[in-house]
Amino acid sequence: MKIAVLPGDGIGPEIIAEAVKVLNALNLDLQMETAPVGGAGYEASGHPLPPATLKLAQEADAILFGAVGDWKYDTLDRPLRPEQAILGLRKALGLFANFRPAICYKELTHASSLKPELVAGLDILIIRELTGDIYFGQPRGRREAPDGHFPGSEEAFDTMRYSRPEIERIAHVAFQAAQKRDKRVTSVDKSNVLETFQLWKDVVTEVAKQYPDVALDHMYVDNAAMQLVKEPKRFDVVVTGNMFGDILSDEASMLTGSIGMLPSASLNDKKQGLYEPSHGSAPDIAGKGIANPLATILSAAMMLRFSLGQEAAALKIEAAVQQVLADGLRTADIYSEGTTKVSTAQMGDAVVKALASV
Ligand SMILES: NC(=O)C1=CN([C@@H]2O[C@H](COP(=O)(O)OP(=O)(O)OC[C@H]3O[C@@H](n4cnc5c(N)ncnc54)[C@H](O)[C@@H]3O)[C@@H](O)[C@H]2O)C=CC1
Ligand SMILES: CC(C)CC(=O)C(=O)O
Ligand SMILES: [Mg+2]
Repeated sequence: MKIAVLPGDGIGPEIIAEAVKVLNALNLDLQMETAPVGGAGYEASGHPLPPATLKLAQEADAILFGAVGDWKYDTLDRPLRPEQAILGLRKALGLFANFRPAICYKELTHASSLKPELVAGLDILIIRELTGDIYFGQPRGRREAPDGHFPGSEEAFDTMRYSRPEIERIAHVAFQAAQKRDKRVTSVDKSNVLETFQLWKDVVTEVAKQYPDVALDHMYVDNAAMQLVKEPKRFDVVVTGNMFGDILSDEASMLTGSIGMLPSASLNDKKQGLYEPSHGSAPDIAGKGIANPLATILSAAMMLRFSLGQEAAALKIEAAVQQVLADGLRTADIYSEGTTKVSTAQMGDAVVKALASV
């Protein structure tokens, strides 16, 4: 089993080191090879996604990814910015289905941004379409405005677009995931305003007919953002587009205690996957040894489950994470009075230790 390990920038190398530590402790036959990506790729070879890194990723069974980006690259032309590396990998590998489970561990109900009773037992699965929408739509650019409110002035534009097959395949992913859960899908759109999301709603409604055992409802994204903090347990599977899913999953992370708790899996139709925390490179805390590595460790568990056929090992990691939380260990982002504050590395060590007892 070959894993491409791409730590990236900011806290990326710190959290990946802990996930690798946990994977090594499982004594599986894992071949891990590390390569630079993002700002680190740019520094090493002048490009955020060096050809050798892309090749390694393409040839691997799975990719374990940290995070990319740093404010210092904001002045670079867009194709050279670190974030293009993760967008490029998603596109090149066809990783269209992004799973972001927002689970509130019972030990963290008091760390949540919401009242404990609103999040106790919370288990939402956000399924975000990952290779379409306004993040990838062409044309895009800057130009002298030909029309609009200020003709002749400089304007910038991006294109939101989805094709029927793109919506169909992510809808199937969502309905099939719901069949294994509470059999409810909420499709989040903005069909009252956007043509793109009118098509989205039409297609999801059509696909739903093939899944009569799953209940479908539709919700506008603005209402969904509100309902997530009002009554989050009303959701089971949420399926939505790339940009709405990006924003709603960051929001949902705070229901679980921290963005440092939200793992993700990005899959293509061959079950090859890229596994990364849902957060970014957190330059504000990089190098301080305080980042929460649990989202990355839980992403490694998802990798074992989805791409490497190692369900027992995945369950073991998840149980070990639960154990360290039950033992009261907390990184700064989830710390509360009466618990023990630990560093990034101490948290990784604790998960490794817990593996022996779960
Ligand atoms: N997949 C990726 O590689 C992503 C990259 N980015 C990039 O990351 C850089 C920073 O972006 P931000 O908007 O600040 O988002 P961010 O997710 O990196 O950080 C947002 C806030 O959450 C905190 N945070 C994030 N991860 C944490 C962890 N594991 N433990 C504790 N606290 C954590 C940060 O300290 C910060 O206060 C940018 O360059 C952005 O483009 C952003 C999102 C995803
Ligand atoms: C470069 C961004 C699109 C990454 C991001 O924010 C995400 O995938 O959550
Ligand atoms: Mg994001």
